[in-house]
Amino acid sequence: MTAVASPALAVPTHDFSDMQAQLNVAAKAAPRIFSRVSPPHFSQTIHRARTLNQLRSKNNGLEKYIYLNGLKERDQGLFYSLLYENMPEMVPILYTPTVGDACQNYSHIWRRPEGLYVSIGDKGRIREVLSTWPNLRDARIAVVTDGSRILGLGDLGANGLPISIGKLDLYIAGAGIRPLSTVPICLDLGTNTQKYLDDPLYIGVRRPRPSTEEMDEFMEEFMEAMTEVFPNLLVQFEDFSTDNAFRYLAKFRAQYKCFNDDVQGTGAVVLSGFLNAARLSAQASGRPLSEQRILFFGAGSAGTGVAKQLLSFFKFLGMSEADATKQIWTVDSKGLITADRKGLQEHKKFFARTDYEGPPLTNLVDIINYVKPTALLGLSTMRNAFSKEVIDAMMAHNERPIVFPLSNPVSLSEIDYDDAFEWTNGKVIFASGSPYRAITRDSKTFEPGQGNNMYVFPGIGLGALLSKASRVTDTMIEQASVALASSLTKEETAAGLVYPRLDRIRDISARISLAVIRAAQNANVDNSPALRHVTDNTLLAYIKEQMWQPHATETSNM
Ligand SMILES: NC(=O)C1=CN([C@@H]2O[C@H](COP(=O)(O)OP(=O)(O)OC[C@H]3O[C@@H](n4cnc5c(N)ncnc54)[C@H](O)[C@@H]3O)[C@@H](O)[C@H]2O)C=CC1
Ligand SMILES: CC(=O)C(=O)O
Ligand SMILES: [Mg+2]
Repeated sequence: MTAVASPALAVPTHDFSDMQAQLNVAAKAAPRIFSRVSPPHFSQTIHRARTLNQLRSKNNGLEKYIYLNGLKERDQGLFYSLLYENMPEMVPILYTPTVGDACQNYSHIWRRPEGLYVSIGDKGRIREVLSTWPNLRDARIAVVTDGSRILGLGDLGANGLPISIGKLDLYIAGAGIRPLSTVPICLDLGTNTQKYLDDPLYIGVRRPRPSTEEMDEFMEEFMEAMTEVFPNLLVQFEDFSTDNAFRYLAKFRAQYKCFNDDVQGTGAVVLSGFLNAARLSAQASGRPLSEQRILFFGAGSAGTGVAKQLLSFFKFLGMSEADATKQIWTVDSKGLITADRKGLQEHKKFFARTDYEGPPLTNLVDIINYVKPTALLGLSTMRNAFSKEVIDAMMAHNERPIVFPLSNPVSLSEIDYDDAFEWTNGKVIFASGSPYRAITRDSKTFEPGQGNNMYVFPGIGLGALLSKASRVTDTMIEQASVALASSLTKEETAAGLVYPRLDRIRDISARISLAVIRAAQNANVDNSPALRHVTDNTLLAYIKEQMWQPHATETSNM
């Protein structure tokens, strides 16, 4: 392929277990053929161990990513069953942080078509291009990126496809969506990153990004064509640059079944972790939720999405909008955002402070000393921005500060868990966008949380699909968040976790999905009337039954 010239392509259709079955039939008829192609004492159990062994023998994350990618092509059933059973080990390879390396190097490690590229040159015939997708009738969920802001790594152009693939792997493993139902899409619209334009191996179209007007025309045609070609599809927008993330969400959400993961998914997941963190901090301080003071370091699509989600929840608790807004401060690259700042971008205006009158506050320690936040949330892409001085300032005002460095991948995290732990003597209530290892002190284990939208989007998607929702409403997102917050087991609560453990993801996705279905029903956007008349327990069991099992016979309707 060139991904560009041949726009659409192709999910792996080879399933080694099917091949094995065929070979077994062949072996009965002609044993000598079988003995040549497969070891006579082949054992699936030993092969699983062998595969994990091969994976673990690779020296670095990117090698592991390439290995797993090859495994998915060779034996999809084995790939997903290993992923499902080894989430804490494999998710950091297929998703953040290693998927960031895979994206940055994608043109160099590319081996085969594995998603759908729609190019700017396809404008005027996007419907035709989408129709080349091999599994049209099965398609249920698409993750669509334009590669313009992949994690915190910037404009990676057509190299962004692995982020769509990684998110969909989480849908499959985490919510039991069938692989055939997923459509990873990268819109190949050019890139403004010169390094890629100069790279002879670059996989995308070699041109700068289009003007806003041209991009808007493209997106309108794209969304219309998507609905015609894939009538049952839910679209998850992923990693669009800030302005476009907000603009296309606002433009399309009332018309199409879609949501923006970075704005809404992140809002939901961080609200959930924050609620559990606020409960833990209240045990030390007695401070009620309504007195939390939240400082956002980074006010882009994710920071603003989270701030709006918190605001909406405070209002749900009965606070007035004015009172709730007063609990939130935002900071961008120019410092504390105040309403008197000239040329403030539209999305920053809502939380701009009107109650600060001094000279611009640009230093984070000064800002903390002024705001006295109980929670510091990083969505800035600024590696190590939460220095020892910053953490000392947080400790000066809090017995147990909430510190969430949420930027991805790890190389852009505002603070590492080790540092946060040491500098607070283990008092920090911590969650990060990318995973960190637990710390053991005096035989006690301290587990960092992972505040990543991966906890919610699989359940949001599953709930939207099962309820046949025509739209994704704010209440569906909010209820997903509340369901996640209340999904901690007694043991997880006792261990001081703010998010559940990842190996329970299917149970969590089922609970989130239940909450999303009920919210869709309450908003009258559902089209699955039978689900309205069953109890929550029955519905939960039904949701779990619908989940695709790796290696299982394909009976799911997803
Ligand atoms: N944990 C999670 O689930 C998610 C994490 N993210 C991460 O959040 C980060 C930001 O993503 P977006 O909001 O979409 O990006 P963005 O580009 O829209 O926003 C970045 C923000 O950081 C601010 N910033 C940049 N340099 C700064 C500095 N020196 N001091 C203070 N603020 C500074 C910018 O002014 C801007 O407001 C990325 O690393 C992304 O991977 C995004 C979505 C989900
Ligand atoms: C997690 C995610 O969606 C991001 O970092 O963009
Ligand atoms: Mg994202």
